[in-house]
Formats: sequence, structure tokens, C-alpha cells
Amino acid sequence: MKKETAAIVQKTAPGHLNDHNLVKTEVVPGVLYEKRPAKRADGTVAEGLYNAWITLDNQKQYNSYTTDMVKGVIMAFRDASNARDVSSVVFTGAGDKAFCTGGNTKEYAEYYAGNPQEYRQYMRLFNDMVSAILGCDKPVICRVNGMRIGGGQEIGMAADFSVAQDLAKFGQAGPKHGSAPIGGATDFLPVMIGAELAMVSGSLCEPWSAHKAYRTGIIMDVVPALKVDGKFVPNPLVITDRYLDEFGRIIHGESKTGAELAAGKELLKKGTVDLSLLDAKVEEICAKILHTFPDCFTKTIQELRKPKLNAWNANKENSRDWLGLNMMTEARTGFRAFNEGPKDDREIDFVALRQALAKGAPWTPELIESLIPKAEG
Ligand SMILES: CC(C)(COP(=O)(O)OP(=O)(O)OC[C@H]1O[C@@H](n2cnc3c(N)ncnc32)[C@H](O)[C@@H]1OP(=O)(O)O)[C@@H](O)C(=O)NCCC(=O)NCCSC(=O)C1=CCCCC1=O
Repeated sequence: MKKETAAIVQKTAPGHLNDHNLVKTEVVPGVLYEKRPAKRADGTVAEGLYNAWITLDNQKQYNSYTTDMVKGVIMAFRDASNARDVSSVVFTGAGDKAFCTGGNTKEYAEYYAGNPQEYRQYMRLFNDMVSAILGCDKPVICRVNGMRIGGGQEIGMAADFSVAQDLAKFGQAGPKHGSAPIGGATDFLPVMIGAELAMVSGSLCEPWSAHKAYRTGIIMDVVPALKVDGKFVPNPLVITDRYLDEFGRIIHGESKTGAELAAGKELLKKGTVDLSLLDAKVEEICAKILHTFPDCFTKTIQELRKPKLNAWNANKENSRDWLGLNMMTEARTGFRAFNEGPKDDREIDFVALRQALAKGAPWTPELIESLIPKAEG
């Protein structure tokens, strides 16, 4: 800071600052909160200024969030939003496998299944988590360290900027596991990528590569993460060197097939994951933000958030009610199937369910039980 500015600050800033902080470094088990020194564009530390890092840390379950973790995320965002010395918020997951794969399916299956009034209360917290991100007074950068699936994709899309390591995958899981992606995806996707692609991404549950998420506008940038023989290489499972096939269809970011895919898998096995380029990109975005007027920046993002926010606000209460009741039927069945089914068979027999419903069968516990895959023997 220039001497002249420092002298004015000394004269005018209050001698005592009220502490509005709510959280400690580990907000709750599974949510970490850390203030890291903010850096200028030239890499030097901007003394007294920070970026708040909020990290989901439940790696064994792909950083899925439990009820307590949802509370922790709300508190962490509230804190970062209030902190006078925080410039940007970085929202990420621990490790290199997953940013977040959504609600905790074990908790869904073992506690919420068949308990709609409890899930409705949970959804109050979930809705508040999404609103806390969209209402944060600081810009939110989602550092996509790995898969962003289901509710993970929804809280990620609530962020202002997303940058991903290129092995990450993006998409929804609800219609396969017994939910509808109405925790933000159905609101944000049409605004972000248009109605047709939103339909595909939101409903078919086919994960998209990071390159496809980048190409379609779900994320702002993508960086390589795989190092083979000391050199970064692009995701070897995905087409990154061609844009069109022989018929003019876009293939950039689509999965490789056949021998090309097999070779890609071999290369993947040889490599190690290194997220240093992701971190550099996140720092670069934070530095760009640091070099702007704080209030003008906040006002700008508040306005630019409106299409997402308006859609979210219009639907979130109805969505909460519907999701609560759905815990009696499809969620009760689908999340139990994912939780209890054998590793290679965790989805229900959708055709059998549709056939039963076509004959007017009611949702009895016996019907549900009959649809859940069981281990052999
Ligand atoms: C496709 C997957 C994300 C990844 O598949 P794969 O790479 O094959 O890994 P897995 O072996 O499946 O997973 C590794 C271990 O992590 C556990 N895991 C993964 N995701 C979750 C989760 N969400 N909750 C709890 N545990 C999870 C998995 O069981 C493995 O552990 P194990 O001990 O069994 O080896 C795939 O994992 C997947 O589909 N996951 C579930 C995604 C999902 O259904 N999420 C919930 C969607 S619904 C949601 O989030 C909602 C939000 C608010 C609004 C309402 C709503 O529904």
C-alpha cells in the first residue's frame, strides 16, 4: 500500500473491528475453510487480502455432501461473503477424483428413503446452500478438481466461474437414481447452454467430458491434469485434436472409441494426476478479480447472476415439495438400489417398473423390494 493511503487508513479505519466470522478452519467434519493470501497478477502477495477456499472433504464418498456438510457449506459461504479482507471464493473438493457427486446416497437410502417430511427439511438446507452461493457478496470460482455429478454439478453451476482439470466429468444422475435434477440444474442449464443441450445433459444422465462442458459453455476453461513422462497430455480418453467428423458433426470432447480408446486407457494408466495447472488457472482468475473495483465487481456479478437466480427462485420451493414426496416412491427405490445393490448392478429394472405402473400397480413396499437388485447367492 502507498504511504499516503496507509496514513489515511490509519486515521479513518475503526480501532476495533467487530468479528462477524462464524466458522473455524474445519467448519464441520467434511467442510474445510481456509483464507489463502491473495496474489497480484505478477504473483506477489497482496498483504492483508485473501481468497477464501471452501473445500468439500469426503473423499471416500466422492465428496458427496451429508446433511451436516450442507450446513457447513452454508456457514462457510456466509463467512466468506462477510469477510472484509476476502476478494474471491474458491469452491472445490479434496483430492483429484471428485469435486462432488451430490447428495450422500447412503444417507438418502438409510435415512431419508420413505421419510418425506425429513427430506423436505433437508431440502430447506440444500436450497439455502444453493442460495448462499448465488447470494455470496464475493465472486465464486468453482475449482473442478474431478467429477461434478448430480447435486455436485448443481452447486458447481451456482458458482460464477468454473475451471476444470480435463479428466473431470460433468452431468446429472437423478433420473437413473430416483431423483429429478431440480436442485438447480433444470434452472441453470437452459440459461447456460440453451434448451436443447440442457435437455440432453439434464435428463439422459450421460456424463460429459470436461472438454464438452467447456465447448458447450458449462465451464469457462479447462486445463490438462495428466502427466506422462513429465509432460502434460490432454485427457487421452477424449477426442481433443479434431473438431468435426467426416459428416460435419462436432466430435471435439466426445469419447474415443475402439482401438483409440484402448490406447487412451493405457496412457491414462501410465500417467499421474497433477493439479498444478488447475491451481495456476484459479490464481490467475482470482488475480484478475483482485485488480478491479470491489463494489463495481460485486454489482456486476449480482446482475449477471440474475437469469440463474430468477429461475432458481421461481422454482425452488415447489421443487422442495416435489422432492420430499418423491422420497416415498422413486427416490426410495433408486437410492436404495444404488446403496444396496452389488457394485456392478446398482440401478433398478426400469422396464419392469414401467410395466408394473402400466398395469396400475401401486407403490407398495413389496414392489419396491422386488425392483432393488440383490447380490447373487
Ligand atoms: C457415476 C459416479 C459418480 C462415479 O462412478 P464410479 O467412478 O464407478 O465410482 P463409484 O465406485 O460409484 O464411487 C466411488 C465410491 O464413492 C461412493 N459414492 C459416489 N458417489 C456417492 C454419493 N453421491 N454418495 C455417497 N457415496 C458415493 C460410491 O458408493 C463408492 O464407494 P464404495 O464404498 O461403494 O466403493 C457414481 O458414484 C454415482 O453415480 N454416484 C451417485 C451419484 C448420485 O446419485 N448422486 C445423488 C444425485 S441426487 C442429488 O444430488 C440431489 C441434490 C439435491 C436435490 C435433490 C437431489 O436428488
